[in-house]
Amino acid sequence: MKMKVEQFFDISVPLSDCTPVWPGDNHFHFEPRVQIKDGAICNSSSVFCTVHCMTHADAPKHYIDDGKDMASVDLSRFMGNSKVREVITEGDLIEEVDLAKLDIEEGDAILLKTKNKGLLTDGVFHKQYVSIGRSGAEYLVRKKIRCIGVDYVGVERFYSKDGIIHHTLLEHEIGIIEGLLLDDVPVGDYFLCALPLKIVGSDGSPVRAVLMKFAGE
Ligand SMILES: Nc1ccccc1C(=O)C[C@H](N)C(=O)O
Repeated sequence: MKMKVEQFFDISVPLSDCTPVWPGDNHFHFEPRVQIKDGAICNSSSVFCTVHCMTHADAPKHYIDDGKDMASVDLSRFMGNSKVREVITEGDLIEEVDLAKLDIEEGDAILLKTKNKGLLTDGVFHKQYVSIGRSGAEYLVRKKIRCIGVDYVGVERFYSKDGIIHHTLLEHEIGIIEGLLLDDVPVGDYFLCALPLKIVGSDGSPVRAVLMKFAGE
């Protein structure tokens, strides 16, 4: 099978020591170790960071102690056909009434563009952002989607005390991808690839998320 990529979007936020992270988490730190300028035959660097830095996936283990870790998640949740859709909310929560206006079907990977536009790239962590509300999460479970992607680093509001949105989604093993840079991506259908690293025991992983459209689609 020959597939020609006609459109390609890198929807990942750059990672550097300046990248904002969830308050209390470890910052991203990149450290060149072995270096050619010091006489070594190559450059080799290390990174240290929260697994929830910027564009990343959540494993069930993020909120469910005996849930699947990143090495065991079903990868089909993080790649394949996906729908980029815009959702206009009055407040900061995406509820069932908002999602019911979209063409959401069983097995979908839904990536939501919201009022969060611009928040991922201005260099600060925002505690106020648009995220999924309780009826919204329950609707997505009823619809049996396979993945939800959001355009800020929280699928759930910052001030949540019970993690109910994560629990609702992760108990049904719905893939969660957060921090998707959708600002310049037109609403449409795309092939998504946002694979997490196979980190044993991990509750999350940074992903390199891309969207593609193939010729003839
Ligand atoms: N790192 C954390 C530490 C404490 C509490 C939450 C987080 C989160 O990562 C929440 C998140 N970004 C999420 O919505 O999945």
